[in-house]
Amino acid sequence: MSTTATVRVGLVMGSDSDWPVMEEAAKALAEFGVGFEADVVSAHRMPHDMVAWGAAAAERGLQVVIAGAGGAAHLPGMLASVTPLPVIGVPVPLRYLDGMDSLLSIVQMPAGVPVATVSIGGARNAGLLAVRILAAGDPELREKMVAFQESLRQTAYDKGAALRARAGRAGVGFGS
Ligand SMILES: Nc1c(C(=O)O)ncn1[C@@H]1O[C@H](COP(=O)(O)O)[C@@H](O)[C@H]1O
Repeated sequence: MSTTATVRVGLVMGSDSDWPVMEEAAKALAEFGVGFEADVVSAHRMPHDMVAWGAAAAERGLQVVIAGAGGAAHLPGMLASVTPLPVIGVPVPLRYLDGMDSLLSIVQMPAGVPVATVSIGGARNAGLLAVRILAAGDPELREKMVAFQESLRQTAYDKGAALRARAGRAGVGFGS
């Protein structure tokens, strides 16, 4: 998965062990042709580099940050405190506590420092949310998002048709 588009999204995570989860955000961005960079940035293990990365992100041309981390996941909140960019936090589930630790570390931000937190392991939605944020000021990207939403609707129609057939009972039936 590579992209030659202008880099607009910074996709960072506390460790390379988060990549199997975070890759879904990368895939969603690539689907929409949104350029991104991916890297390991850790608030706990490289605090000064983390602050430097966050402080420079907007000036480097990034427009949205997606930050994923597991366990005591302070990365998204700390990045949000040093950048004016929108930050989307992804709670990464680890072996213990099922990601609840990460979710609660990310979601309960103090007033004034927002992080848009997606579900545990919800990296695909983080990618899609980043696309929506960018699409608000980008008509071409917005058209792609509308087409994507239309495909979701068609998928739901198809599921309904399959279910009605399996159940052997006609329902109301939506769509074509
Ligand atoms: N939560 C954080 C932060 C941070 O928030 O700064 N840095 C690393 N980590 C997390 O530690 C977990 C284990 O990392 P390792 O697999 O490298 O031991 C990862 O899920 C990472 O996101």
